[in-house]
Amino acid sequence: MSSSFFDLLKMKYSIDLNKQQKQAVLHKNGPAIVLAVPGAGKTTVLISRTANLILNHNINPENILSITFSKAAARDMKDRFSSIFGQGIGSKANFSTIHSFAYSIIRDYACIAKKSYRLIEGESSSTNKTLILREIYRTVNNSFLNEDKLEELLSHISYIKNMMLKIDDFIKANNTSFNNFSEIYNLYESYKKEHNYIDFDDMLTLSYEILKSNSKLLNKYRDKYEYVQVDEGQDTSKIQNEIIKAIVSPKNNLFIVADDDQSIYGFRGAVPEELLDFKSIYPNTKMFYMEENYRSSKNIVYICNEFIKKNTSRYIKNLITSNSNNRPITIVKVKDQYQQYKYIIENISKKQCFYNSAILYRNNISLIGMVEGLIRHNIPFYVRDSKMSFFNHWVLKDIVAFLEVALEPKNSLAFEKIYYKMNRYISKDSISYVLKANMSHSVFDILLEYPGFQYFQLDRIRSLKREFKSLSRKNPYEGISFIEKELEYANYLRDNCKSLGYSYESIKAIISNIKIIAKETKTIQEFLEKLNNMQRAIEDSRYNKGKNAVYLSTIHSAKGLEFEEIYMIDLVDGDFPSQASIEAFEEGNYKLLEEERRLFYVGMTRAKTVLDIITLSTMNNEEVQNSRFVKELEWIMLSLKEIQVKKQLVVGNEISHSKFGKGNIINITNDTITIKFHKEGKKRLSLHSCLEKGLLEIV
Ligand SMILES: Nc1ncnc2c1ncn2[C@@H]1O[C@H](COP(=O)(O)OP(=O)(O)OP(=O)(O)O)[C@@H](O)[C@H]1O
Repeated sequence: MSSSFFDLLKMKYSIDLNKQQKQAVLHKNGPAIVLAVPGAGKTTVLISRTANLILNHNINPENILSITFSKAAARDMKDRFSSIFGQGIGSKANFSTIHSFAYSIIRDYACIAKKSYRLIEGESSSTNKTLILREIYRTVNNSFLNEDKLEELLSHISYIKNMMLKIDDFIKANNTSFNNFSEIYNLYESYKKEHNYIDFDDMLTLSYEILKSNSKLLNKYRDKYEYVQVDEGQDTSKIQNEIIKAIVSPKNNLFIVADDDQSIYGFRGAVPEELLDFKSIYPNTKMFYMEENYRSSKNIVYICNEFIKKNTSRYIKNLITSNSNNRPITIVKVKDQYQQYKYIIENISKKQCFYNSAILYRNNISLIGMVEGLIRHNIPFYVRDSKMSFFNHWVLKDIVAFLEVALEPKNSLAFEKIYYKMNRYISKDSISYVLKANMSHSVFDILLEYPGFQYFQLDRIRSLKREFKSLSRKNPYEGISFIEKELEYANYLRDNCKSLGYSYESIKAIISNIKIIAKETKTIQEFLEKLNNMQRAIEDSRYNKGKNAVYLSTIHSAKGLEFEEIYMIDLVDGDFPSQASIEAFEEGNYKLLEEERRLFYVGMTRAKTVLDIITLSTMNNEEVQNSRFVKELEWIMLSLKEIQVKKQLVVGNEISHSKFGKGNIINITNDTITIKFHKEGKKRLSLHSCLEKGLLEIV
């Protein structure tokens, strides 16, 4: 029976499942976990097992629930399933995200309990989550909630809900610098409760509460979903695991496919530790391993495997492949971002098929400079997360305000944004005086009339006036450097970033990208127009989805995807791995750094044949360190080379050294090679250092 099933799969799918995949596909009852490496065909196995249950065990497709990580993955899986097994069965099979499954529980309950809940996610609604949070933040903190802080607030709330924490426990365990976080959190929770509002996180907590308190409903779901499958099991959160546990009990027909090495959502409450603990949660679990990678070339697979092995908290797996060697991973070391973009653009523009290439980065800010280059070279691109907070970032707004004052010194509103950010001791009272004045003169002339200033302060204002005059004559790029240094904005940023909740590295990256946009512009006006055009181009890139366009994405959002060529950019220590993970590691907590490594690994394993790892030595003209992960890769690659070269070294054979000329090998140990050179005589050399510097050549 099973062999004809696999023949059918082979015929329809054109994929011949391997032995490990077949074993997993044939699993029927009880808990099972499939631990797989990247590119091992997890999705393929999940779809095939669904078919096996339906076709060979007569399970009604409606009784199988497959939980995917994203809506796109659910759609993709349903499409793939329908294309093989037909629309009939396909339309009945349930592929759903955990959120939409949870929402169906809430809707069922609401109907029974005659309650109504309103979802407050999405920008279209007049009452949406962000508006409510902004209002609460304004009331509590008496200030405006900027985009970055909003992200942080959302992430904290989501983490608490996903980890099933009490607010006090969260505060104790996480040293958050967010102003009055618990007050904001409590107000948000009670506001929602009062109005029967729910957000995405509440879908999970509320559906879990419903299942716990309503046994009739719980049994209905248990009976309905006889078989539950979970894709990307490494990124399910605590609350999600609890919902799944409740539904599958007592039969525990739960089939999870996962790669703990690809768990990258710890900050949102993903708990890969539960995967490691799966057997104690579900006794009699059957374990399946899928270690063959079908995606990447041998060179990439070997290095990725060595790289991820450094993590301590993981299931030990061995990444192997039958794919052949291709171009080795290339580590590209360039001076700055300009050279980085030049390198990528030169490589990409040689090709006709842009859709085969993806540019991946740790932080969204990295796409700004890259997009600037792609636009200038008319290379079509698609940006995965086109909603960019960069264009509303306060640092950009500050820079624009400086330039606006230079352009029009009567612009008191722009001056109000920056007067205290340049270390000129201008008091709040004097600014109130300016704002009340009739703006027929420049802000500086009005300040010079302010009665509260002493002689030396007036002198400072006069020199500030001259400085802004000088700024107005500079091109935007030089102007921004002038703002940073002469107007001391960089000092303000350095001194205040921590208290504002930012790392200096992240601020440096923002300034650096603003300067990249400014670089090719001649006037302030042109710079401001370019900013608008770029914002529009990034938003409009959504129309290039699925077309012949280069794919730009954060690594988080590239999970599950594959491309012929991958360029990983901005690989600088402090950015990737993040500064927070490095600091935690130095204090003895390695968890964050291990997650950063997994993220790096996810990025690398998206590549089929070309993987270029690009690192910089300066950013915004300041020296930066290559990412420690890049250094490790170099080390791994060197060791690999050493192994390969050692295999070719034979005592007695001739060898050539770039400094000492030719000679014969007389001895080889683990780390040294002794050569009798024809001219220089006998020398004992470090094999490692010779290979690192590329000094030896086998004749
Ligand atoms: N038995 C097989 N023979 C040939 N190709 C296969 C086989 N199984 C899977 N593949 C191919 O390997 C590639 C990776 O498969 P898939 O995307 O399902 O892997 P994955 O395990 O979900 O990867 P990741 O976790 O890295 O996203 C796909 O192009 C798929 O078609």
